[in-house]
Amino acid sequence: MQRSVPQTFDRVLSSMCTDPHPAARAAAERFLATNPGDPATYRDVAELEADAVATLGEMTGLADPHGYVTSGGTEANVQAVRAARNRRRGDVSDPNVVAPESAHFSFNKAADVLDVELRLVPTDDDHRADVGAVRAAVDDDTVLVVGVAGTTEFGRVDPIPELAAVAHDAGAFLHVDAAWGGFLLPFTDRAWSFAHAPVDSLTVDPHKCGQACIPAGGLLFRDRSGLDSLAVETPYLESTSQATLTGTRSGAGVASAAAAMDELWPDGYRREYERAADLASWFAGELRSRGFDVVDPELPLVAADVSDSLFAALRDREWRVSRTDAGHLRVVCMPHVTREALSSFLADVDAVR
Ligand SMILES: Cc1ncc(COP(=O)(O)O)c(C=O)c1O
Ligand code: BAL
Repeated sequence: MQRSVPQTFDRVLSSMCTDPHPAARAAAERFLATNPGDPATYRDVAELEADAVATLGEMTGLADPHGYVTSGGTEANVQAVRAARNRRRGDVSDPNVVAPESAHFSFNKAADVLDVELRLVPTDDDHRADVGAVRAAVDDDTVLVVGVAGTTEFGRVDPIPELAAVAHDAGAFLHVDAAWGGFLLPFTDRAWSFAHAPVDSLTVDPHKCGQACIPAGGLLFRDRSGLDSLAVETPYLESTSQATLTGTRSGAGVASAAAAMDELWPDGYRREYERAADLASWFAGELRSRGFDVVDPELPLVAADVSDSLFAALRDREWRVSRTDAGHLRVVCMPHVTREALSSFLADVDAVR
C-alpha cells in the first residue's frame, strides 16, 4: 500500500493550524497512549493538563482558571453555550445566544446540538461586533453573548468590555472566542480577556498560534460553577465525574500543549507575534502597491479583494488559500508562513494577474 505523506506547509497560507513546535511533537509522542479523560488512572497527563490550564489562565488574565484542554475551538464553544444554558436552566426555558455574524460556524453547531436559538447580528463597517445591534437582539431569554477576539475571516477584535456590559445588564453570560487570537493578543494593547472585562468564559486554542499538536483547544471559566454545570457522573471510571464533552481524550494533544507553552510562553510567543505582525504589515503593503483593496490587518491576518479568476489561478498553482464569505482572499500569517513564501506567492500574483 502506498503510504500517504502529509502535505508540507510551504504553500499553506489560509490555515489557522501550523507545524507544531518540536517540543510539542516530542511530548505528543511520549504521551500518545494516555487518556486525560480518566485523570485518576492517567495521573501524569492529568498533571500536565493542570499545568496547561494554569498557563492559559496566566495568558488570559485569570489567576484561578477552571477549564480543560478540549479537542478544539469547536468543542470549547459548544461547551460554553452548554454551560450558559445549564446555568440559566432554572429561569430560562427557551434560551438564545447572541453573537456577531463574524462568529465562527461552531456556534451554529452548538445551537443545533443544544437546541438553543442562535441570533447572529450584523457587524459594523470594520467587521467588528456592533454593540447597539447586540443590545437590540438581547432579551430575557438570552443566556450568552459572544464576542470574538481574533475573528476567523478578518482577525478583528470585538469591543469585549462593552459586550460584557450588555450581557450582564441582561443577566446573560459573556463568552470570548479567542481560539485563534489568544496567543497573539497578550502582546497587544487590545481589551480582550478576563483581565479587561468581566468575561465569564473564554476559548483559546494551543493547536493554532500556540504551536501545539492537534487536538488541543482550550476552554476556561472564571468561576468553578461554569465547569461544574457541565459535569456528569462517570461510575465505571476511577474518576467519578467528567465535565468534558468527549470521553476518551488525546493525551498527546494535552502533553503537546503543555510542552509548547512551557517552551514558548511568554518570550517565544511574543517574538512570533512581532514577526507575524511585521510580515502581515509588509504583505498588506505589497498587495496595496499592486492596486488591491486590502482590509487593514489588526492581527496577523491579511484580507484582500481579488478577482475570481486570479484566486482560481493561484489555487491552480497549488497555493492553499481560502476566501471570506464576501470573497476576500485571506492569508493567515501563522508561524510557518515566511516572507520567502509570501514573496513567491506575490511573484505568482504578478505572473497571472
Ligand atoms: C475564532 C474561531 N473559533 C473557533 C474555531 C474552531 O476551532 P477548531 O477548528 O479547533 O474547532 C476557529 C477555527 O478557525 C476560529 O477561527
Ligand atoms: N478552525 C481552524 C481550521 C484551519 O484554519 O485550519
